[in-house]
Amino acid sequence: MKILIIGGGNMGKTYARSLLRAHLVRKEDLMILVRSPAKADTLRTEDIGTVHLDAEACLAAADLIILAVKPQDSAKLFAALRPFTDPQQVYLSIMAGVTVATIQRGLGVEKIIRAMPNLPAQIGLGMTSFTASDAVTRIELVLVQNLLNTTGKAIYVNTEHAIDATTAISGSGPAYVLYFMQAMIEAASEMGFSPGEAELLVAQTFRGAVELQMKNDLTCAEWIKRVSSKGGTTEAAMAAFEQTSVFEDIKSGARAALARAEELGGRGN
Ligand SMILES: NC(=O)C1=CN([C@@H]2O[C@H](COP(=O)(O)OP(=O)(O)OC[C@H]3O[C@@H](n4cnc5c(N)ncnc54)[C@H](O)[C@@H]3O)[C@@H](O)[C@H]2O)C=CC1
Ligand SMILES: O=C(O)[C@@H]1CCC=N1
Repeated sequence: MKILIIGGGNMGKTYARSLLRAHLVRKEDLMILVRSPAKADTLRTEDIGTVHLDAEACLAAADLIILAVKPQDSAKLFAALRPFTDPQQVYLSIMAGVTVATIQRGLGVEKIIRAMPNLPAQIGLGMTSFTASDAVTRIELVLVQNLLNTTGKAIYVNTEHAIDATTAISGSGPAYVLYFMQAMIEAASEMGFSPGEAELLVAQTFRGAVELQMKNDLTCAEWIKRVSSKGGTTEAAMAAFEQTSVFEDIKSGARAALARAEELGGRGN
């Protein structure tokens, strides 16, 4: 099977590396289509497949095409690809917001899988949701699921709303977590730790809390109770959080991301 990745940015490169690492594709069967000659030169030095600058030279040879450009670049990309598409090809889009119907219309093909991964895919700890158009066969779906699994965990969802919601939770989510970490690192620095110490304290705390939560059945609220001694420091911190709207604010940030995903797909107000 020949795979073409379109877009050699963060996510395009992540997929190229993951697929090669997992031996799901041979280097000679992996192509990357990029826009700028400078990017093509850099990618060639990375040796992660054949690099192309022209759709005509590579699209027809591909069985599976991964669309990894920004949503804002999709319309132009569809127009450039459309003359060379083939209805037998499967297209896997990771573009935020852009719907299956829009991709079908833009490319004139029916077999579309829409997925929403996240950046930890780079280190095999990604979270992806995916859904597919009716034209995608079971075998094709399993094949793509295997491919997504090389980047972490993947779940099939039934609706495109779930893909947009995934974008708002796990797609953009790493940024929310890092924002929280940034605030704690700043607090640690203000309390006298060196930047390196502050980062270690905070990163190891996040890792420990996440591992605890994932390896046990307790809810977040139950774990918070276990950290909180009666009349102690955690209670003081939690009481201070409760005086603010930080909990609701995090939820409203996620809702803003969902609204933006819908807007990018042309469904916003
Ligand atoms: N960065 C993230 O954490 C995540 C991104 N995504 C989605 O993945 C997609 C790509 O995101 P990133 O890799 O972060 O963006 P990026 O900006 O790093 O990479 C996109 C690349 O596509 C190239 N490009 C644009 N038009 C092109 C064309 N016509 N032909 C070939 N190349 C073209 C750009 O030059 C750029 O190098 C976006 O649609 C985004 O919504 C999804 C989940 C997570
Ligand atoms: O910010 C974005 O639009 C993309 C989608 C999810 C993460 N990055």
